[in-house]
Amino acid sequence: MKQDMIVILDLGSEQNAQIAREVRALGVYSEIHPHDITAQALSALPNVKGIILNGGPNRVVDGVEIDASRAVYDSGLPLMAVDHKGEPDWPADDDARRAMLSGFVFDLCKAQPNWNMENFIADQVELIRRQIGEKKVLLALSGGVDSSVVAALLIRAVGKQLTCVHVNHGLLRQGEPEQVVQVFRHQMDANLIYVDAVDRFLDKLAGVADPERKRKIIGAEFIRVFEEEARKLEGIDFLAQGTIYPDIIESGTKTAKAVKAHHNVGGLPEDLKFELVEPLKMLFKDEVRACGKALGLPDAMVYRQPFPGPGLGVRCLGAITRDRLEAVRASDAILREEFHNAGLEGKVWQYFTVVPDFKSVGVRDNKRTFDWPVILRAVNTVDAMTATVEDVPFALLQKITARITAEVPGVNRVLYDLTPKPTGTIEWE
Ligand SMILES: Nc1ncnc2c1ncn2[C@@H]1O[C@H](COP(=O)(O)OP(=O)(O)OP(=O)(O)O)[C@@H](O)[C@H]1O
Repeated sequence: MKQDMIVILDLGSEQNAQIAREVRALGVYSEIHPHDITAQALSALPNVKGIILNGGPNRVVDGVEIDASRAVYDSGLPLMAVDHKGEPDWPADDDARRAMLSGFVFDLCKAQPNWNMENFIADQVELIRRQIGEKKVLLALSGGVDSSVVAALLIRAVGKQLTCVHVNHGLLRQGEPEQVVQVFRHQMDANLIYVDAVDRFLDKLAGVADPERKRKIIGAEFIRVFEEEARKLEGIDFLAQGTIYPDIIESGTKTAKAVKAHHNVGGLPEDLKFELVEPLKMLFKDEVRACGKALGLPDAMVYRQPFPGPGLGVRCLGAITRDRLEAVRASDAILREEFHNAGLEGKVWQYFTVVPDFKSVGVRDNKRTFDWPVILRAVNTVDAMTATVEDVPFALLQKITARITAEVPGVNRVLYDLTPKPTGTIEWE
């Protein structure tokens, strides 16, 4: 790593990630480390130019106020401490914060603003080549942002030493499996194994109505399919994963409250343990997207809206049937197309359709129908903890309704979910 770095020490603040992002926004790389970092760990970090002691409400642990280790004060590096009696001492105003950070980072620490995607990619390519050498690496490629960007980075670094496995479990959105094949096999010339596991997943899920059981079955079956593919391959030493910085921050530093185990391909059996390659583990989501764009991935992949791990399976409510699953997929495609045409893509955080497992009476061509409703959902959120409902123009809702009832077989009604979170969650299952 050639870039200068500012270290943020977590002294119980809830704003570590935000400060790290704000420093990076100034063009200077930053990392968050625990408050009791050792002299050895600190000196192992490359090009550290200064340290921010970021205190906050969690600074008192078991009745004792925590402090940075001696090593930090002895390091001789410029320090900035930002809390006062356990209260964070940051200016609330964005410009004032930026001015304060910029004064510290540039005037005091003399850091160079050389954090950018070109340098990041060049560094990672070098590190990946050093780690992998002539050996082989495997990646489960969902087509989602994180694993796609990892794939693109590894293709740049080690080309055909990478094998990607894409599992089509039948729960992906319209066009997604095709896009994975098109982009990675045809455009990027990658080794891609495409596994058609649609029947396998849907057979396993038949008759299962409980959402938790559905999720478990999908997760377990995914591990099984991936494991089978991995066993067919010879001489693989490494497994690449799309771990990103929030996964690591959320799994907890010493004072962080929230602990969320990230759920990448961790469930593989003991004899299939690989050494991990995680080139994005220091990037925030927007940086992952910028990296993907710089590596030439299409916008549709890089700016894709969040999608649940179990895919459309949790939007086909209750026990999944193939025809109702197709109704979810087709209506979702129409909703996305109409939001795109209306310029709402990228403006609304997440939008999708849900098909419940009940029917209602309707009428079509003077005949009685008994068909499913489609529920539309469009929400905005900053942190996914709370969400508000998008104020979609009524004319657009009418247009989407007309298209779905005309084009999607088995559907005779369209509803718009007006519920914010709380009380509704973003997804229905
Ligand atoms: N259908 C699939 N085919 C291959 N790999 C998959 C598939 N679904 C999930 N994975 C693997 O499991 C990881 C975690 O999946 P999850 O659905 O939780 O997405 P994520 O953490 O948002 O990552 P991504 O953005 O890559 O989808 C993915 O990064 C990918 O490596």
